[in-house]
Amino acid sequence: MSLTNRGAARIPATIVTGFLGAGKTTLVRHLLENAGGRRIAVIVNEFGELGIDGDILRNCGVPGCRDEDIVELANGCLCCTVADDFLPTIEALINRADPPEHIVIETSGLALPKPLLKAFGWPAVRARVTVDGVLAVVDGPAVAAGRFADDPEAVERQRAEDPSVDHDNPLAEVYQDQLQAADMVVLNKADLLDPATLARLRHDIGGALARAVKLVPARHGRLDPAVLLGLGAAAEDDLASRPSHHDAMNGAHEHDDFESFVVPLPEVAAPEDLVQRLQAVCAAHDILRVKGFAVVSGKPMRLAVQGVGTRLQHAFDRPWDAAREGRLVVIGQRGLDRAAIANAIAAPGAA
Ligand SMILES: Nc1nc2c(ncn2[C@@H]2O[C@H](COP(=O)(O)OP(=O)(O)OP(=O)(O)O)[C@@H](O)[C@H]2O)c(=O)[nH]1
Repeated sequence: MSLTNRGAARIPATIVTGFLGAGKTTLVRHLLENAGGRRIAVIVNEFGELGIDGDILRNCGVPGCRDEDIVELANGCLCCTVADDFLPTIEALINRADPPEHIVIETSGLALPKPLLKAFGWPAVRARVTVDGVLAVVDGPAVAAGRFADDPEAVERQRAEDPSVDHDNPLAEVYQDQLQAADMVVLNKADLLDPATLARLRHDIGGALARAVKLVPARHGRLDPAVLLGLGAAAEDDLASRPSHHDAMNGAHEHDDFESFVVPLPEVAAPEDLVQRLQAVCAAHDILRVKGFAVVSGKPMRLAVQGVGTRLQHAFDRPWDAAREGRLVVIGQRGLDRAAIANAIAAPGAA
């Protein structure tokens, strides 16, 4: 069989990476809504222990998008659970009687893409699937605010003690690994950037990439599937040009720098009460990400709440299907004061 034929027989897979809250789920949802009849299966991985993203995607309401096409790998980070979780999952997908025409893998915001890319070299997967492209979704305003930047003086200080140190900011390392793995960078949340900042980010991010890859600005991940899919990158054959800070460690990375926990959400009289309280808590505790569902008195619908930094969004998304039990996943750098956060969320005024 010629290489071309073998390539044609393989199912294309798109990896969607990007830091916590960059807009990966929003982009994947838009992709599903505009799939134009193409059967897309999604594997979605989350760092927190509640499967919020899978739930959001499963309720996308797109005709033809079936629940079984959304496969959730919650409570972990794909890069660290590749052999145990990812390989069996993708094998099960491709061995279905009606395999998908395209597979989209949304990694957790803290996952390094390279160990996942390596898994596509495993013979059982390689024979059937090719990585069509790695999309890195970037939170434009967060980059502009210096969220992923190092403090050069702090790096120098740390290097004096340990010459192998190259970052003082754990966010920077994850962010850069994700960018360097990309075949396309989606500069998202462009609606929150003025033209000058957008131009600066394009220049800075483009200049920092090891390879020439396309950089596309987006609002709410609204990009035509024709732009995102069909890149034909065969990324599994091209690992060497995707440098990772963890190459020397053979891809190993602990998530010691970050933590996640779940807090109960009390029933609230109005969404605004909860949002104000969460905003105060997120500001006071340097929380990176919150997401979950809340009970609002007298409302049969659950309130989906999510925030990136102190920017919060909420919407009634669908009726509760099980117990009306509000819960929120909180993610941040290690060292969060869990008790204070839980108390402040439970009792107004305690942040
Ligand atoms: N203003 C604005 N908000 C956006 C945009 N894209 C996504 N958001 C919002 O940002 C928040 C995070 O979006 P998600 O799509 O859940 O981000 P994610 O990368 O999947 O998040 P994790 O899975 O937790 O890493 C949500 O409140 C989105 O509505 C955008 O382009 N502009």
